[in-house]
Amino acid sequence: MSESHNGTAPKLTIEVKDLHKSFGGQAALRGVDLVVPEGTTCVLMGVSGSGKTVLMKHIMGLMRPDRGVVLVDGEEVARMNEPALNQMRRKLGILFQANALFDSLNVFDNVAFPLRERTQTPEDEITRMVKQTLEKVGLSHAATRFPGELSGGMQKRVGFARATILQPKILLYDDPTAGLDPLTTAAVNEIITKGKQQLGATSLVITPDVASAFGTADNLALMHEGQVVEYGPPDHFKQSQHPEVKAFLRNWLRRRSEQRPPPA
Ligand SMILES: Nc1ncnc2c1ncn2[C@@H]1O[C@H](COP(=O)(O)OP(=O)(O)OP(=O)(O)O)[C@@H](O)[C@H]1O
Repeated sequence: MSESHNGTAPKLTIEVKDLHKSFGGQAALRGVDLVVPEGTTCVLMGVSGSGKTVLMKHIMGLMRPDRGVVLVDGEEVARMNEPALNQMRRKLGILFQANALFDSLNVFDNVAFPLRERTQTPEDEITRMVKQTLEKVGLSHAATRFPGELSGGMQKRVGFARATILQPKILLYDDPTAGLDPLTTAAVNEIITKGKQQLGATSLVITPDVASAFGTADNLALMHEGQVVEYGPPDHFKQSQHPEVKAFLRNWLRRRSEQRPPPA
């Protein structure tokens, strides 16, 4: 493990302190505070437009804050130059809504891509690593298939294999279960939990799927109008008296009962 700039042991945490960001005078983040401790999974929830993706983009170094700091692994993201940013991003496994698999590459080559692109790993070692990773996600049999020939859930698993082949210590997921059926959603949630167990990764997950959130999170954070208004483990959250949490959960329960088919 390397040492961070201040000489202390690196902390594989994500820390966000008083983060502000506006676009054309419109505040998107209004003083976000959030800590995702090492090896834990935090699920970020909140209605559309509450600032979840903007926060995630600051963590990835894709946006610069107007005020406040984001520390990844103890280092301030906004102070990193391009090489440092690239190095920081190697610690991140990023799994977004669209899997962004390469349609023209088979499963094996998709998963091998980060190793070939970012490392000098010899081909025989790449073969060993990809085979091992595909085995972990239950896709050994699909190595020669192309993304177009896979189900949505299998594509997600390939995306996960590719995002984790460099053994990232921090995993970022943006809406990983979007558009998936309940069975595949359960498989993706298992993948998220596995990411924590197999890699010991620190994970931040954005999802509108509250049931998944309660199943996978060590801590939940609710964003409302550019701030984290509640944070804590699922039990704390369920019992929260915060008006925004109560409204959010009430809404979710209402939508869920509307979506259920009427009894026969
Ligand atoms: N690049 C940008 N330029 C201008 N405004 C932006 C930009 N990115 C985000 N915003 C605004 O910032 C606010 C927060 O957006 P953000 O995408 O973080 O919401 P969100 O909580 O992720 O929503 P959703 O759940 O719909 O993805 C919104 O009002 C959005 O219009």
